[in-house]
Amino acid sequence: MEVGAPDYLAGERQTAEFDVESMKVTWAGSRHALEVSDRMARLVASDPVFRKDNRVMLSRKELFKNTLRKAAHAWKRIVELRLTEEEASRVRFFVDEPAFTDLHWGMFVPAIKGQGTEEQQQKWLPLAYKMQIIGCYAQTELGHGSNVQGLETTATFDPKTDEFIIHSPTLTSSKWWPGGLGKVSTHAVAYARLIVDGQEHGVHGFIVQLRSLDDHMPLPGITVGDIGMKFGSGAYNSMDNGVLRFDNVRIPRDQMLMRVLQVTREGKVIQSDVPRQLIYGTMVFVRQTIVADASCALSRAVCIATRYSAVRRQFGSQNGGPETQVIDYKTQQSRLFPLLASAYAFRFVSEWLKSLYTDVTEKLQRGEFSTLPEAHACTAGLKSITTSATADAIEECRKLCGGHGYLANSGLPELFAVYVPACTYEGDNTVLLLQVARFLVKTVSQLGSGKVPVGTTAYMGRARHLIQCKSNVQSAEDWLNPQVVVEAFEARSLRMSVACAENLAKFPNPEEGFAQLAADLVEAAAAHCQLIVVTKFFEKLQQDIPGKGVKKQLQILSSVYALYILHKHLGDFLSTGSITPKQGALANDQLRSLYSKIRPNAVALVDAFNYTDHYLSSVLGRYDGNVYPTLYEEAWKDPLNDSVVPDGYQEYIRPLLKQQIRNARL
Ligand SMILES: CCCCCCCCCC/C=C\CCC/C=C/C(=O)SCCNC(=O)CCNC(=O)[C@H](O)C(C)(C)COP(=O)(O)OP(=O)(O)OC[C@H]1O[C@@H](n2cnc3c(N)ncnc32)[C@H](O)[C@@H]1OP(=O)(O)O
Ligand SMILES: Cc1cc2nc3c(=O)[nH]c(=O)nc-3n(C[C@H](O)[C@H](O)[C@H](O)COP(=O)(O)OP(=O)(O)OC[C@H]3O[C@@H](n4cnc5c(N)ncnc54)[C@H](O)[C@@H]3O)c2cc1C
Repeated sequence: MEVGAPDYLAGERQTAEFDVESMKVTWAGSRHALEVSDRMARLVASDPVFRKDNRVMLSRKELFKNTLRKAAHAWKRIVELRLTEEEASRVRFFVDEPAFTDLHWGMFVPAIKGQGTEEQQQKWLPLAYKMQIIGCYAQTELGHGSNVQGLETTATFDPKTDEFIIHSPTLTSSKWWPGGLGKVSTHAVAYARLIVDGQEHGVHGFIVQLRSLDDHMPLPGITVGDIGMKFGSGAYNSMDNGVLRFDNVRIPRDQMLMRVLQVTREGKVIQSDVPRQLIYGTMVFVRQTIVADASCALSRAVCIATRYSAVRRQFGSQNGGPETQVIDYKTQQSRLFPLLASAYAFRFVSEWLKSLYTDVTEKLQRGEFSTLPEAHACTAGLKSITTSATADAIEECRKLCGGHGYLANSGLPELFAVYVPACTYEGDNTVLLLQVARFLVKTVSQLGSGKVPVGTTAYMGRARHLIQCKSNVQSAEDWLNPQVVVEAFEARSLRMSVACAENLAKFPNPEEGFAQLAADLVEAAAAHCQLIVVTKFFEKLQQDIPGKGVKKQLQILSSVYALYILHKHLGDFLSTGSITPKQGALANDQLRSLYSKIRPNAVALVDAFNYTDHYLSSVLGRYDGNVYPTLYEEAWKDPLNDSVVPDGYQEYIRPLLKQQIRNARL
């Protein structure tokens, strides 16, 4: 905020019962992370090249060129200022524009790191790190995305020349969707069916050069372009999602990523001791980062809706006094505060997921693979439930802002358009929950075998208790006890998984049973993932959390998150007998009283996200709350207002009006 500028939300900030600066540290993860983030946010906000308030007005070509300009400028600043990897990634975050660089750093580099041999990493990574080559992740095809085993692109080994021939045999085998592919990438990690000596060996990744490093023209045998405009204006259209066809393109044998499976000069296929599923490892990595992205997108929408709800007044004036702030309506609170609590919940579960991922990666380096299935289930499941909830929440925040939420300059329409594909990319959310369900059913089926479930399924080891326990909640206060809440969530989740397993057992063919029961399985998987989020929030509170009143606020938010989920899925809790209707009603009573506790802290709780006005890019979410004059000024900047009488008046409006006058005279 400018020095000396009026703060229309100052009164809201004064009622906060906790130290906002300390909460900023907790949200950022550490004082160091906050400092870096704050510095990079200001660096980006103060640089005119990174202006983004005009994005939705630009044509696709202008938008794309501007994105290239921003990406090049960001890279120049990163090099000039010798920014660390952490600082550079914060710069990209605050530039806040989907670009080919997301896929280069987020998928191409991790694919080589995760699936390449040491030698391959040494050859390719230095080039990628210096951006002397730019890469994308080309897996999905026109005909297949979810079903990776169904991909049709082939990579046939030619022992005569020691090369692979990469080929697109059908229209549906055209690569379709990869970000950065359409217009920018010089290279791709392309996924194709490996064929050696007429035998198929599954889908593997191959580094393929697509464009000349001299003039950017496609290499012989490569057909490549952009797939066209996507949902919304601005939004994801800054990304060149692409189409790619290979016509018998030859690449050297050593460009197959060979950590999982090697093809020798003689055409011998050697499976290493690394599990085949590591070929999917890049997706596991990105799914984990997408959970953190969910907390960012959600907190951004909630920040806008909360500040605006405190500024906006409707009805309720008494004796000529001010009208009621809409944030004081209980309905507004019951729609908004659970989303605020969800933003914090997703933040902490993403912190935990990152540590799980790091731990599993270290184990994989040591040749320990036992935790891989759990890492896959957690990343897939949490990616699914957090992105679905966030997409819904952004739209809810738009509605919470009434009519003004529908204006582009509220920031919410573009945020929704840019965010909503997260429910599809990196795995369709339903398909991913089915993966979690497989994992849960397998865990349940092994319960009798003496195999003790560990990690996030450890609670299933107490199946005997959880299958018949009764919640002893007797008052609304009892719902503030994390143990009580967790037990209700565990009972619900276990009972749903067990019911699925029992129903599955009735089918002679398990795959047929799985297909028939898919809708129930998805619900059981979501229940398990919600339990993880609730548990990790409570576990966060076991840590030392410094700062006056910070822990207290987080306790309130954790209860709000848990009881909101319970209220929303009350049917599950009741039908599984995990709680009684009376206990469900008490949970709702508690929720109401928690909303009242959040109310005086709401604006401070969103200030703790530490977002600059540049990052938020929302008139409604301005830090100073100076909404109306800004809305008014912004309206006049619209190109339609460049002239008082619009283009087209002479051709289309005037003849109409004249026509009416003639008719009236007749
Ligand atoms: C430093 C700067 C950083 C900047 C950071 C910026 C980051 C920004 C990132 C960018 C963000 C957004 C951009 C979006 C880009 C989007 C990219 C994409 O969308 S890429 C394409 C993604 N595609 C998918 O996700 C496809 C989904 N489908 C699948 O994952 C699979 O096909 C699947 C799992 C659905 C089925 O596979 P398959 O049929 O082969 O397997 P089975 O079902 O038979 O299972 C076999 C067995 O394997 C287990 N399994 C499956 N997947 C995995 C895995 N990933 N890991 C481990 N194990 C796995 C499965 O559970 C089975 O186990 P079993 O014990 O046999 O039951
Ligand atoms: C913005 C964006 C960026 C992308 N970037 C990339 C990229 O960089 N690289 C890349 O390789 N790909 C990329 N993709 C592709 C993306 O990964 C796929 O679109 C995604 O994995 C979903 O696959 P699909 O399109 O085949 O959906 P489908 O599988 O065809 O899904 C269609 C419907 O069928 C349902 N369905 C499918 N299978 C099942 C099942 N077994 N059981 C029940 N229901 C099922 C789904 O739930 C969905 O409702 C991107 C996609 C988008 C939208």
